[in-house]
Amino acid sequence: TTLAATEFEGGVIIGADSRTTTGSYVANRVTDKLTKITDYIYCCRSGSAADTQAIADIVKYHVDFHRMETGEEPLVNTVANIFRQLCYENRDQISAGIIVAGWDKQKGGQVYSIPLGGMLQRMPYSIGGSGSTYLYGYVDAGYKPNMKKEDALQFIANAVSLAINRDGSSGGIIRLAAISKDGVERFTLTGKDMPKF
Ligand SMILES: C#CCCCC(=O)N[C@@H](Cc1ccccc1)C(=O)N[C@@H](CC(C)C)B(O)O
Repeated sequence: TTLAATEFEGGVIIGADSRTTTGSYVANRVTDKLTKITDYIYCCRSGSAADTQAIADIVKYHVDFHRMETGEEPLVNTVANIFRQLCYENRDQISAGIIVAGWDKQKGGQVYSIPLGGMLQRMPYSIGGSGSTYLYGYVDAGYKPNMKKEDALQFIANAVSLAINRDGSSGGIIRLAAISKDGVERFTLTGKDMPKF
């Protein structure tokens, strides 16, 4: 898996490849690793497909229950902390590298990284999954604060495309999402419209 996420002037952009592997076998070439938690908060999943599905389902249950009890939408950092609590407290039994990203009225666009051990860290941009090892130089050199949406989309699409070309555990199509005060906009890039290097 390759995951990438960045803040931009209006919110956040997230991106992922679509490959699920079982050893060298591609079990799913159209996986959707960008998982909706609320209309304004998504998580990006890497590691065990089963573990990350289960964790996302539990977080979504807690969020839905809280909304039904209070009528309130959760803050991004609140949802990130529920992910962190589940990942940390089950760290010896699961394999999950998760990026939580979204928009809220209090802090605008936010990206939170929860790598394998279960730590929680807010970052202006974050990468994850096996393919991210090929991207550190690219994203550190390419990130700019307050990018325009189009530039941030290109930045994330380039990152995922570069990693897909080098990482055997990443592949398929590029899935992207833009989250802002206006909600979520999703895109997919296939074959011919993928960035070419
Ligand atoms: C056995 C079996 C099916 C395992 C499917 C399965 O979880 N594949 C994993 C790789 C993995 C991980 C841990 C144990 C085994 C196999 C996978 O493709 N993960 C991708 C993200 C998920 C969300 C789709 B990515 O991190 O590469």
